[in-house]
Amino acid sequence: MLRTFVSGEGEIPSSGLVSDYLAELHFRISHLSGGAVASYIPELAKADPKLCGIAIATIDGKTYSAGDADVEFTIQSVSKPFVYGYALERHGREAILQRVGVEPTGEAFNSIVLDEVHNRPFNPMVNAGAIAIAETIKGATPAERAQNMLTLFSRLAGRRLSIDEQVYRSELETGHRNRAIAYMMLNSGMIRRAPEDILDVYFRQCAVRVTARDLAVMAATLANDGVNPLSGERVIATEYVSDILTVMNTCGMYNYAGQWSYDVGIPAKSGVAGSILAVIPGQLGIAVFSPPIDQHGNSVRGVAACKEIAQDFRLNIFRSHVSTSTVIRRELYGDIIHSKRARNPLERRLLSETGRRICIIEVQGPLFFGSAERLIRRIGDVQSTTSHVILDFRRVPSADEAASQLLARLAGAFNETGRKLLISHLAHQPALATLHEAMEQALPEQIFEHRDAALEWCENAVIAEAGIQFDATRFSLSELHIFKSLARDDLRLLEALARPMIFEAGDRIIRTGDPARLFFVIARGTVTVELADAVQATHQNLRIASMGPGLSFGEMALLDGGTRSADVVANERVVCYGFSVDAIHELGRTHPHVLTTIYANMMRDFSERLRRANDEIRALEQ
Ligand SMILES: NC(=O)CC[C@H](N)C(=O)O
Repeated sequence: MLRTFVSGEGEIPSSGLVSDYLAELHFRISHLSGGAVASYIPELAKADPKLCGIAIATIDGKTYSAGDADVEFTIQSVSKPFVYGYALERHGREAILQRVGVEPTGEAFNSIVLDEVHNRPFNPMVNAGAIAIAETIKGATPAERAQNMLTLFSRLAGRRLSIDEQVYRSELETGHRNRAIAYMMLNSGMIRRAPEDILDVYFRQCAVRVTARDLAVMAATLANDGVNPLSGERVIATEYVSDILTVMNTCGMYNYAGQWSYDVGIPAKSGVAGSILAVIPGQLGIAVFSPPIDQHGNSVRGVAACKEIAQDFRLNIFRSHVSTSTVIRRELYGDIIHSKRARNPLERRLLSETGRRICIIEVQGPLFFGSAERLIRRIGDVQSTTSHVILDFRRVPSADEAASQLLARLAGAFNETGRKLLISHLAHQPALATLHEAMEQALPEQIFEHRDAALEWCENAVIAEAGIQFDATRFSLSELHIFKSLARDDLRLLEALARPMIFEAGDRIIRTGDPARLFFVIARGTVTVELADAVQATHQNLRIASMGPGLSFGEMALLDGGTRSADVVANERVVCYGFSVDAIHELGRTHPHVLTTIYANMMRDFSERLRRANDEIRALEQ
C-alpha cells in the first residue's frame, strides 16, 4: 500500500515520498523470517542473516535506499546477465546461441543437465550456461581476464569494485559441482579451454563485491538501454539489452521464474548471497539484499520486497504505460497561422482563402511503431484537403527504427504524389539519428531548422502557384498599401521625396535605439526585423518578421517620431526607397489629406494585423 504520499510537515518533500515509502517497506520486510543463509560456499555462511537493504535507481541517476543498502556482499549469480551481455557484444547472437540456449530449465540453478538436443546449457542464467559464457571473457592470462571482468562490473556500478578474495577462494576450494558441470561441458565440446581457467574467472566474477545501491545502478543501466545513469557511459550496446532482459524474465529466478513473472512481472536476477536485481525498462532499477534464501535460491525478503514494490508502484512490465493517442499535439492550418514573412494585402487574402491547404502537425512524444502508425494514419486523413504537410518534431525526443522506416515510406509516397512533406525542429541527437538519416534521404530539400521557415516555404509555393507575386520590375508607389487611394498628383509629390537606397546582405538598415528619421519601401530583396539580444540564454536576436518587395518598414516613425524599437537587416542585396519622416510631415502641412490617407492606410493595416494576431493566438490556445 502507498501510505506516505503527503508528509505531515505541510511541505511535500520531493524525493522524501519515495524514501519514506522505502523506509516503511524496509521496516516491514526486515522483520520477515524464513529461508536460510547459503552455506554450500563456506564463506557465505558467515553472512549476518539480519542484514536487509533496498535500493532504487532511476534512469536519470537518482538513487533511493533504505536499510543496509551500502553494505557490501558478493554479487554471485546476479553477475550472469551482464557477462552474457558482454559475450553477445563480443561474439554476436549467432555464435553465443551455439553455445548456450535461451530455454528455461525448470530446475535448480546448479543443475547438471544439458539440453540433449543441442548438447548445450539451457540458458545463461543457470550455472552451466554462465560458466560457458565466462569462457568469452577476454584476456591471455587469468589476471588479465579477471581484470577485464572487473572493469566491466566497475563500469556497470559507476565505481571501482573489488573481488572478495575469501569468498573466491572458498568457492574455488569447494565448488566441485560447478567443476563437474565444466568438465561435462568440456566433454560435450561446449567449452574449449581448460575448465580450471574458466572456473577461475567465473568464481571471481561471482565474488565481485557490490552493495544493493550498486546493483540498483546496474539494473538502471539495463533500464536505461545500456547507459549507466550515473556516469553517462554506455556499458552495454542497446541492441543486446532486450536479449538480456528477455532471458532474465524467463530464466533469472531459476525454477521460480514462471511464478515470479506472474506475481511480479519484472525481469530479475537473484544471487545466492541474498540479492535480487530487477529492471523496469525505461524507468528504474531495483535491488534488494538480505542473505536468507529460499529453496529456489532466491532471497526471501528480496522476493517479498520486489512483490510489494511492483504492486504498489504498478511496475509489471506487461502493463502498458505508453499511449499512442497523444502523438499529435495539435494541428494548425495556414489560413490562420502565418509565417513571420509579412505579406501584402493580396497575398494575405490568398492565404486566408487557400491557406488551409497547408497543415502543420505538432508531433509529440517518442516515435515507435504504434505512435508513428497513428501519426501516419492522420496524415493520410488530412491528405485529401492539403498540398503541404509540415511535421513539427520539436517535442519528439526519440524515434526508433520502425518509426523511422514508416516515416521514410510516407515521405516517399508524398514525393510520388507531388504533395509536399516538410520537417522542422528535428533535433540532432543520437535518439533521433535514424529518423534524421531517413528524412535527409527522402526529403533533402524539405528539412528546416525552424517551423516558421518551413511555413514560409509553403506559403511562397501557394502564392507562386496563384501567380500573384509583387512584380518589382514595374514598381509604382500606387501599388503600395501605405499609399493606397492617393491621387496621381499626390503620388507624384511623394515620388519626388523618395530616395533610392541600396543595402548589401547583412547590412543593418535600422538599429534599435537610433532616432527614427526615415521609413522605407522595399523594391527588391528581403529584410528581417529582429529584436536584438531577445533570446536571453543565448543572446541571440529574435526574428519577428521578414518582408519583401512592396512592403514598407519603419513607418511607425511617422506616428511617434521617437527611436527605433527593433533592428532591420538586409537578407540579401536590397533596393528600397527611403522617405524622410520630416519631409512627409512637411508635405502634410500643405496637403493635409496626403498625411491623413497615409495614416488611414496604416491604421487599416495595423487593425488587420491585430485581428490576424488574435486569430492566431486563439488557434494556438487550443
Ligand atoms: N545462484 C548463484 O548465485 C550461484 C552462484 C555461485 N557462485 C555458484 O556458482 O554456485
